[in-house]
Amino acid sequence: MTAAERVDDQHVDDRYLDYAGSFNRLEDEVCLAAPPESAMSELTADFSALAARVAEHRVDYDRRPTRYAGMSGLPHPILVPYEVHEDGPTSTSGTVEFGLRHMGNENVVHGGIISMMFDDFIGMFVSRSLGSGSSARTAYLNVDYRSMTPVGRPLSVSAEIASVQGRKAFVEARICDGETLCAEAHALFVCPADQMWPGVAGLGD
Ligand SMILES: CCCCCCCC(=O)SCCNC(=O)CCNC(=O)[C@H](O)C(C)(C)COP(=O)(O)OP(=O)(O)OC[C@H]1O[C@@H](n2cnc3c(N)ncnc32)[C@H](O)[C@@H]1OP(=O)(O)O
Repeated sequence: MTAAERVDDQHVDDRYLDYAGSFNRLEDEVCLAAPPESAMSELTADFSALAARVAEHRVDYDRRPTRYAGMSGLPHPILVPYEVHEDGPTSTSGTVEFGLRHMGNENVVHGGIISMMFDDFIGMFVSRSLGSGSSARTAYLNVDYRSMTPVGRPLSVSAEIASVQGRKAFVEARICDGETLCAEAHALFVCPADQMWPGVAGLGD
């Protein structure tokens, strides 16, 4: 399923995806460039002017496309885009491609970005699976970095709910480059007390 096919609300359309994607390209280039002093002054002025132009279009929380893009794994100024290929009540899998803006060391992904990707990917999966809307909250997220995670090529990402105990969902997830395990996560997501989730048959208590 392409990114455009995943767009199912009025806030995010193909033009928005082009807009966010072109901003991602700018972020990539800023991370790679070392402009000389003269160009830097000019670019700083251009960036300031651009920020002011975008600021003219500020809207309330519920009308911000970033909110809906972030909840769908679509291009977003900060979050890492991903695609879900298989999605069930207890497990999910898909692909993720980290960009140049996500680099820590040369050509490998910054560890904090990997944690952020897991948090977003698992959080949205738990919310879909357990029916708590977008209210599942990360209580803890433990990440083990097993091998360097490359930027610029599709990697597989998957997660499964290991168990559900009342408001608590224990989840395991991993990112792999082919057969190589790059990172794995063990997480606890908690549903707020006033929003009990229905639970998943066979996993809940
Ligand atoms: C745009 C896409 C978004 C995608 C979603 C991404 C998800 C996120 O990033 S959410 C933001 C990051 N997380 C947060 O800000 C959460 C902040 N913390 C909180 O809100 C609360 O501490 C919260 C909700 C986790 C738990 O609070 P509360 O509802 O009062 O529950 P509380 O009674 O303390 O604990 C409930 C159970 O969880 C357990 N628990 C809570 N926190 C932890 C923890 N860190 N470690 C282990 N167990 C824990 C408790 O021991 C308790 O267990 P039991 O029921 O067996 O006694």
